[in-house]
Amino acid sequence: MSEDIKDKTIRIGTRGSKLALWQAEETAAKLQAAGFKTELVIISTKGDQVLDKSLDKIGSKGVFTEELEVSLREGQVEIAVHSAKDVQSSIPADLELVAFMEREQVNDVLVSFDPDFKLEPESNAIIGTSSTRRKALLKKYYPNISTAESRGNLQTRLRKLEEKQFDALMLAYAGVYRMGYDNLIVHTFPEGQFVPAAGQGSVAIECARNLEPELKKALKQALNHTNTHVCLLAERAFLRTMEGGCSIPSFALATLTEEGISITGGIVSLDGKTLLQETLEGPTVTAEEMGEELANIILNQGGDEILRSIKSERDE
Ligand SMILES: NCc1[nH]cc(CCC(=O)O)c1CC(=O)O
Repeated sequence: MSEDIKDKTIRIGTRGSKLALWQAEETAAKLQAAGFKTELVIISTKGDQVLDKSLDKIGSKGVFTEELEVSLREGQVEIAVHSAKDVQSSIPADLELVAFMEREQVNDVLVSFDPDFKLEPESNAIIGTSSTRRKALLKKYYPNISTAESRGNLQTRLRKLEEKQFDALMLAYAGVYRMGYDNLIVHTFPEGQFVPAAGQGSVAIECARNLEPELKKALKQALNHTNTHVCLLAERAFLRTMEGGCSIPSFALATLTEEGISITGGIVSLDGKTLLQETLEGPTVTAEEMGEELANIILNQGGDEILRSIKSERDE
């Protein structure tokens, strides 16, 4: 790496939530280890500001990313750090995802302040979640459970849990673990049944497409995790082909196998009654094609119907 690039301070755009800051600091540490100076620039997004509406009502695109993308365009920051799950499936043409950082364990979990909380098949507990995917999968596998909205950052949600607005809170293990709340985990959902949202557990790094090529290359080298990257390419291709957005109960998880890559994905109707889920395996070089193919299989099996009915319900 040439000296002038190393001398440059990388300004890192991030949301201000504790999890976002953890992710940004992890990014900064990796960049510093590679010889860069770094600076965090905290930027608030619509998803942080509007807390009285569920995400699918705010609008599906870029709720947690838009303001960060503006700051990339305006040159206030060199990179923006996002939870990969929050990044829309197609990003604007003047921006690009330059790296995906090493993925954490992907499962959804339940956290509770009651260490004896048990999720029985007939459980009629109230579970806090605002995710359409989690709500629909809970309906499918735990029909007696009810759910309650729990928007806000992790700390806000834990306060609602403490106030007993629900019996347990359903979250991504990655965020719970990274915040140091894993001692509250009372249930881990198997990832084959509660398949995570595309990108869950990984951190995506975005930059302007016209950033100096040498700098881009150095950023990729310092931050990208190759195995995570190939899995995320498959999952994001699935998401793009489904044209889902974050408010659609679709899911996709790719993992590397001895021979190549395996991707499981699908969609579940909001009432939990129809679940479409398939798995494809193939060589890693076809990761994106496999994601697309899987989405087309799901759409043809009736996924298009599920999408249409969700969209028409929302537009009413
Ligand atoms: N939309 C919120 C969001 N975006 C990323 C995570 C968790 C951390 C991750 O998946 O990397 C969460 C919270 C949650 O789902 O519990």
